[in-house]
Amino acid sequence: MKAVPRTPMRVVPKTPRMQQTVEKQRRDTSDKARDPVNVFCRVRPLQSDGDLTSLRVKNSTTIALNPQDQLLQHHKPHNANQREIQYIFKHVFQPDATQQDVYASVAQPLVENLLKGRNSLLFTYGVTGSGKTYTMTGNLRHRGIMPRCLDVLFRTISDYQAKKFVFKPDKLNGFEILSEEDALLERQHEMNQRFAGAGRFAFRHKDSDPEIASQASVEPIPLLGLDEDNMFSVFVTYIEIYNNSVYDLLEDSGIQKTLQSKIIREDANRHMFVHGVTEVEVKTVEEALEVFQMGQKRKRMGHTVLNAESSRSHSVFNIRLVQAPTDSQGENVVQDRQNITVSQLSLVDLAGSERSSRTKNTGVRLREAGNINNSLMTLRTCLEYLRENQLSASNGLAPKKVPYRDSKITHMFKNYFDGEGQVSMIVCINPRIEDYDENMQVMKFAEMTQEVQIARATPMKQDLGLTPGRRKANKLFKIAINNLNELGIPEAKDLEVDVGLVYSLGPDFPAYEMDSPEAEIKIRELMHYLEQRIEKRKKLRANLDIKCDSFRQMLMNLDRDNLQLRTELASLKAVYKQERDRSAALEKKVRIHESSIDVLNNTLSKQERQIEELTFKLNEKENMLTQKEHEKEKQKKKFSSKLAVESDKNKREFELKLREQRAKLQERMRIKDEKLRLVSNILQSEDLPSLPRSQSSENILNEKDRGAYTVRTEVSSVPATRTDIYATPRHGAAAANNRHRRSRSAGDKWLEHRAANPVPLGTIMQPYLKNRKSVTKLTDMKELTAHGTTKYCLVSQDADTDGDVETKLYKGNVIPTCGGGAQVVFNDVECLKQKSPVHSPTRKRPSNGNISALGGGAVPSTVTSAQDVASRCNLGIEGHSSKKSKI
Ligand SMILES: Nc1ncnc2c1ncn2[C@@H]1O[C@H](COP(=O)(O)OP(=O)(O)OP(=O)(O)O)[C@@H](O)[C@H]1O
Repeated sequence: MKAVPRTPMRVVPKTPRMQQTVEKQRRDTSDKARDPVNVFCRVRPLQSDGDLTSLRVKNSTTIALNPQDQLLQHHKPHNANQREIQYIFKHVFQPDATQQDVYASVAQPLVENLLKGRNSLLFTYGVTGSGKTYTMTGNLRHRGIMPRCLDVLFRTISDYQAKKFVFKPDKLNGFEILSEEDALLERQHEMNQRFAGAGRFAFRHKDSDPEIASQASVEPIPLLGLDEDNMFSVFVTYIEIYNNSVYDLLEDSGIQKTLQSKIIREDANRHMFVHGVTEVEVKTVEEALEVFQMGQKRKRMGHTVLNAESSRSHSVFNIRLVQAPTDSQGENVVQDRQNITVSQLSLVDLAGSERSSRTKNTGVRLREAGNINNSLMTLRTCLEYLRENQLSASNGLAPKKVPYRDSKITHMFKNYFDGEGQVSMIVCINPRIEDYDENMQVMKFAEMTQEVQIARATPMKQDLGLTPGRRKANKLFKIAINNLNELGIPEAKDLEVDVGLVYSLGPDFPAYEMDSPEAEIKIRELMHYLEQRIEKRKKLRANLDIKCDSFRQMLMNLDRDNLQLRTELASLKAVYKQERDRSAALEKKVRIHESSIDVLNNTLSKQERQIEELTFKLNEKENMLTQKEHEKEKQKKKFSSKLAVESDKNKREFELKLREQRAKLQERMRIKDEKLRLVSNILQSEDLPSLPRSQSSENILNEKDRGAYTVRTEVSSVPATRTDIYATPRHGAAAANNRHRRSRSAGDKWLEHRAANPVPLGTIMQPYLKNRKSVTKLTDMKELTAHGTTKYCLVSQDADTDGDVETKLYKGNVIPTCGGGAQVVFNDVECLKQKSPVHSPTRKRPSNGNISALGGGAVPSTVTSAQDVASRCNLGIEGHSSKKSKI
């Protein structure tokens, strides 16, 4: 056989996580118990009695292959064992073995696995015409493995099937559970489609197809070991692998069209599946076979389009059993997809393995043969590698990578070899001598396959803690209800399922079978209890009716009251509405007022803030003002003290200057007197004619010698009321100065207030007070106001130790007061000083006419004659216009 190059495979680098998963899976599977692939051999009968054979069945497990076997048997029996090759199988089916024999030995354990939730793979392998399809499918009279599996399966689960569409494929190789309502809707939809003729699988009655009817006619025995508390559904898929492409034979793509190839994917449980494959739920074996026949038709049509032969492809018919536990009443499936168990039985009819050289294939046929051989070679390689890996694992060697992906058929069943399940193979042998070489190859492959170990499937775990036998109890209960209904008790239909009542029937429940006499007895007991329950229910219902009547009456009363209350409520509602409107209006007003209050408050707060600011500023200003006042006071005090100091200073300076001036004047006067004395001496010595001037000088000297008084009068007065003072020598003529008139107002009446003993001055110069009255003592204030007195003059005299007398005249206006009294406002002071003639130094006036004024007052500036000088020497008048003091 010519080796066909393998299809190049894309190597995908494994991520660490993938590597870990693979490792874990390998560890998991390596830890599990393993079973070898069960390899059976079926030898088909020879087509004719004249055919030569190269094969001999030695016993139920061994066959011997020898190309000249028949010849040797006839001619050289003694050398028969020398060239004979023996092959041992799990079981060898003789040519006369029936289909039932094959099914019972090979397939029935796989169906049992299916019911227990385990996956199984069965494939037939052999050369073309060796009976693979006959074994797997069979014909009208001789049903093959597939219809028998379906038959047994449906017969076993017939009473435990879920309603259609309770389980629904999720398109990812899993299933979901629909609620009863959704499932009902789906059923109705399907029924509508069936009536409309649009349904893809509008199953007919089994009698309508004689072929199917004949296949389903035999009644097999149901299997045991089923979990009776589960609900079951069966789904089938039918796939063909042709030229290494996967086609869905149940796809609704129109049989005239070319079938679309599908891809193989891995689901969440690392099981391989054909993505988007059509899964058809079947409820009977007839439906399943009908689906199969439709797939077969599509296969034939497809092959016509493709110009292919049916035997040139691999056919895979999958039976998928979905089961899930029922609820506590055994009525419905528990709505949790986690509890779903899906098991699969894959029945694979491989294409015939043959050498192209022998069949003389060309063109399309050659390509077909190449692909077939390629896929079968890959299958062989995979199994070889698996065997080697399993052997090397025990020796601690690294495993080889198994090339599952090199072929669709190996890729599809990868999880069987890598994962867990049970794998069985039937090697079909055509014993004719022409097939010797191919049979040899098949035998070698079979021998090698037997050495491959497959991990045993783990038992199904679906223990939800619910009571076992609940579905049986449910069923018993329903039987009892049906019986009662048939006995003419229609109330039984209204009874709800109560499995607790069934459990209470006896401790041996649910050990007995449904059809057993014990079950019959229990059903009768159950009927009895249910009758009692119905009777009791009738009584209770009658009681309930009475109570209902009274309750109805009460309701009517309540309704009446209610009506009344409603009316009241309506009126109250109207009032309420009005009040609510009013309240809303008031609230609106309140809101408006509140907003205006807010505005006012804001304004007020602003104003207050302004007031505070202004108050603060005012305080600041006041503080500043106070400070300035203080400073001003301080300045004032400072200025006053400075002024006082300055005035004192000025006064002292003035007095100092005055004394200096006086000293200077006296010095001058002394010098002048000296000069005058010299002049006088000169005049006396030279006998000059008498000049009035000399007389005057003499008089002056005489006067001086006599020690006449020199009167110096200082006048301090207010300029407006200046009084003329006249000072004359005691023996000289009195001189009057009109400038010094005492009073300009001839109408004033003076009150002169003088001392009781005045110092006698001996001068004629007296104060001039016209119209005066003199008093020494002012006893009564009436004296001031009486006689129309308008002026007042207080005269005081002081004499110092040198004998100088100072006379002061204090003058003022008399002003009557409103209380009848009088007040004096002093406005003038005159001061008269008279030097003592004893102690006062003699004053001599200069004789020349350049006599300057003494003091700051206005004095005559020029003396033209000696007489004037002499006379003036005796009289000095000095006036001061500056104010000396004020009382
Ligand atoms: N055990 C058997 N008993 C009686 N008839 C058999 C048996 N095996 C095969 N045949 C008959 O042999 C013929 C060829 O068988 P079948 O089509 O099953 O071969 P095959 O291996 O499927 O061929 P291919 O590989 O071409 O599909 C059929 O007519 C079938 O009835």
